[in-house]
Amino acid sequence: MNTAHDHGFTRPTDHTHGGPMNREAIAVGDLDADALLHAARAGGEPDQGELELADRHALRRVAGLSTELTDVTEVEYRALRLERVVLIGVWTSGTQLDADNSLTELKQLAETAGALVLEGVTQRRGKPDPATYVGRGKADELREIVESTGADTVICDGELAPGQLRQLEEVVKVKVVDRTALILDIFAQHARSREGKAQVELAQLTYLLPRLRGWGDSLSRQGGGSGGGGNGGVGLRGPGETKIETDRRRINTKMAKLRRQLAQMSTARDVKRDRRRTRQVPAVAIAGYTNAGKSSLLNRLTGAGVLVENALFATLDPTVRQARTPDGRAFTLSDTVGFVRHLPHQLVEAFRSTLEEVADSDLILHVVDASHPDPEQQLAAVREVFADIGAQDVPELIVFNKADAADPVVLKQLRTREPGAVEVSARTGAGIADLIGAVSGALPLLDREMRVVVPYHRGDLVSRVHEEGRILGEEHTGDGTALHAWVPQLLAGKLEEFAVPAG
Ligand SMILES: Nc1nc2c(ncn2[C@@H]2O[C@H](COP(=O)(O)OP(=O)(O)OP(=O)(O)O)[C@@H](O)[C@H]2O)c(=O)[nH]1
Ligand SMILES: [Mg+2]
Repeated sequence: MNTAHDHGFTRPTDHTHGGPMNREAIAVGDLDADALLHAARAGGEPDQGELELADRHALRRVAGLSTELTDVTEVEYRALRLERVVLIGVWTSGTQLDADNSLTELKQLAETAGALVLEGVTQRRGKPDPATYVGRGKADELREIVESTGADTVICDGELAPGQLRQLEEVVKVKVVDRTALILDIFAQHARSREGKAQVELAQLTYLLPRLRGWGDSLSRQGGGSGGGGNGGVGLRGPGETKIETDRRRINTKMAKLRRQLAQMSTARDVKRDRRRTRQVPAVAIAGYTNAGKSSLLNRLTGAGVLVENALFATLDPTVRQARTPDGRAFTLSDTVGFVRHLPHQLVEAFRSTLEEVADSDLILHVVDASHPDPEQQLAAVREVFADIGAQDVPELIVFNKADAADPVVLKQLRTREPGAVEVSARTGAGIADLIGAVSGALPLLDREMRVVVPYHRGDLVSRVHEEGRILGEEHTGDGTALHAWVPQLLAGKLEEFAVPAG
């Protein structure tokens, strides 16, 4: 059944230490109440979430469904925190190093979800086994590893068919989850805003729907993970089909409701975005692979106290900050959810409206972690998502971050490959001045220099000049407020009638 391609397990080094304890957590900036409120307001959503790190780790996902159904989702999506896991990857193409990198990323994902990684193994095969993902013989070996390490969960590095999950569970006798479920779990733990939570829940239900099974024929159904046996039988089969049908109907109803809610929320956001549009303040989106340093960069550029964490998907809710070029032109800078290789399509769908903000921006700062073992693969994975969300035509400025930690040889290769890129370190501040220069150069020149005398009864216009423009001179005269300023085009139109000649 599994002969030619089974070359045995390899055990990459560096998958066994670490765990929930060693994650680095720093919230940059002032953490006083004012700052929190400010952050919440400027972010546009009533979420103070980005800064509430301790709170986040204490959170437990609430499925928010009816009592009966809560059971189903709770079992399927029980938070992986504090679970003891063994990782398994099937390596079908590429080099051993690629396979190891992939498993290292799976380890980071597992740790971000709160699991303790006990062991990581890969198997080389032409393709995953249709029944048990790894070959049957290897599945038996995997059970031995599970037993000897005392693991209660196996995480597979891919998206498995519902049947594969079940059959592998039957062999290894503990709960088996795949990479997609793991990523969904992290998103569920990290989502804070109402919209973020609804998006994640929709993605989870989409994932869950084809995986509903009757009670009793699988270990994961029994809420255990450590239990044995589980081969069904009359007394153990539980409510069976009827229950599944009811669950399925409820899930569909719940999904329809979530879609309606999300549609309403995205309309509200479009309105906000339109307002920004009509003000003609260019929008710059910071995007890139998860953990590349996007939030660090936003903090470095604007002093925003956004949560920075050495964990994957620290940021889920977009944060928008006002910023100015050195010559005073206003623009918005937004931080958003990070991408990952094979981002589950359920998530891309659910987060589409959030991701479309990236597609809708005037400039993308594509942040790449230059100290990562394989920055080029990250770059390619992110561009794939750009194409998926219709952002491929937005001007892109590549930012190689973590230059302080990167290998100079790798940096040199990257420089050759992406000649227009800027190298920075959000940590040390190196290269930030160059980056600011590059951003100003790439931003559309929308502002106009104006001299006006605004009558005193049009204080509203004066405030707008203060808010949206850059004042070069201001004086109170007999006829009104004399202003010399750079202002966005739209406001310039409104000021036209009060224009006065220079001098
Ligand atoms: N050495 C070094 N580390 C950095 C630099 N910038 C960020 N980091 C670290 O990289 C980790 C991730 O930083 P974040 O800013 O949270 O990354 P992110 O891209 O916002 O990540 P997500 O929101 O999780 O997608 C943190 O541990 C940072 O301290 C840098 O220039 N040099
Ligand atoms: Mg972030």
